Amino acid sequence: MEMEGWVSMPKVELHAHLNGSVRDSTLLELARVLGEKGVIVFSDVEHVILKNERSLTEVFRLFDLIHILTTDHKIITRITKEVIEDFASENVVYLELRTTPKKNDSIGMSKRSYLEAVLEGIKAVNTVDVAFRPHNADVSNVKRSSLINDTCNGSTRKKIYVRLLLSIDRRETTEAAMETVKLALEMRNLGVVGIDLSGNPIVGEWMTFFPALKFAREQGLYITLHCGEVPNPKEIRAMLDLLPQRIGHACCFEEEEWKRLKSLNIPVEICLTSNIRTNSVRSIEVHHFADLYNSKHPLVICTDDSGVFSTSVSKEYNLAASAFGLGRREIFQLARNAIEYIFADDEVKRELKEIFNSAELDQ
Ligand SMILES: CNc1ncnc2c1ncn2[C@@H]1O[C@H](COP(=O)(O)O)[C@@H](O)[C@H]1O
Ligand SMILES: [Zn+2]
Repeated sequence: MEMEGWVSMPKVELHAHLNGSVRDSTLLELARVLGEKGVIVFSDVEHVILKNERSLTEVFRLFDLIHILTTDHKIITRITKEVIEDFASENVVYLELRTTPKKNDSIGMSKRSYLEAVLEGIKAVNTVDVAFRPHNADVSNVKRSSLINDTCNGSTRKKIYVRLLLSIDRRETTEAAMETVKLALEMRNLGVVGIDLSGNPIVGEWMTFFPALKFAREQGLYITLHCGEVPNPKEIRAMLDLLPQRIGHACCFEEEEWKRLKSLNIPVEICLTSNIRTNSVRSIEVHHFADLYNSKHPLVICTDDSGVFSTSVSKEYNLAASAFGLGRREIFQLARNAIEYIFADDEVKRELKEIFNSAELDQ
């Protein structure tokens, strides 16, 4: 099937890191500005941004660079808005965006102010929209919920639900992780629904993050964990014991962990391109998607870092279809199944099902 077919299909995106999803053109623009200010050497940075093949270590070096480029409240607001618009433009109807709240004393940024800048970006999608909307009469409807964004893309109006997950970086201390969880609890009514654990998988110890994750779980926040991106059977077992509502990756699982994952029926966020690029999986032919799919294990196709890995949700669906021989009907079913694994209430799930049902009639 042509790429356009995957673009027009409604989709649910549950694993997307904000700073990993920034457009190359925006990164280059930001790098140019910092280059002119003498903060960085543009040509060095340009080369790093445009490079395509990256090891896991290089990916995390790139994130450090991206974070230098995006360290500013206004820029955080801008990239949030752009990332949501990009997902909406390819018919993502429900997006769980995740980001690591950051503190930077030198520019007066706290984890809270960072998050406020992100929330500003989510709201900005609405504002642009209202200005472009052909029928202003509908505005009150749009404003009904600040968590539903309509974006205008040419003549078509696209609705996208946006929810936020706060990431704990594996470089953080127990206290820093706890601060993030407390912020998530305070910002619950603003669209923050859960906690993610991410960052370089070879850095940090499970016991450092465990107290904060356990607290989050007890407080009723949803939990998703980057799990088994590198081999670490002990950590994988401890993670599964926490009973997270979802996990990401699940690449380096051995027999025993597989059995446990399957018996617990924990949905897996699958990021094909990311796994291949970082070498967490040797090649697409041996990717565990096939095993999970064939055993009807709950899974959802996601991008991880559409900017860093030059991918998109539609490209990931296309890749799954071609690599595993799935047709449009099977992929549509897969996309619709993901509704069950979102971190939202039954009302949202019902509305999403309606969107998928009417899209199915259009096929
Ligand atoms: C490739 N696989 C991955 N494995 C683990 N963590 C990853 C990741 N990709 C991204 N991140 C996490 O997301 C951050 C960037 O977005 P935010 O600054 O939070 O918006 C990275 O610094 C890393 O902590
Ligand atoms: Zn990830």
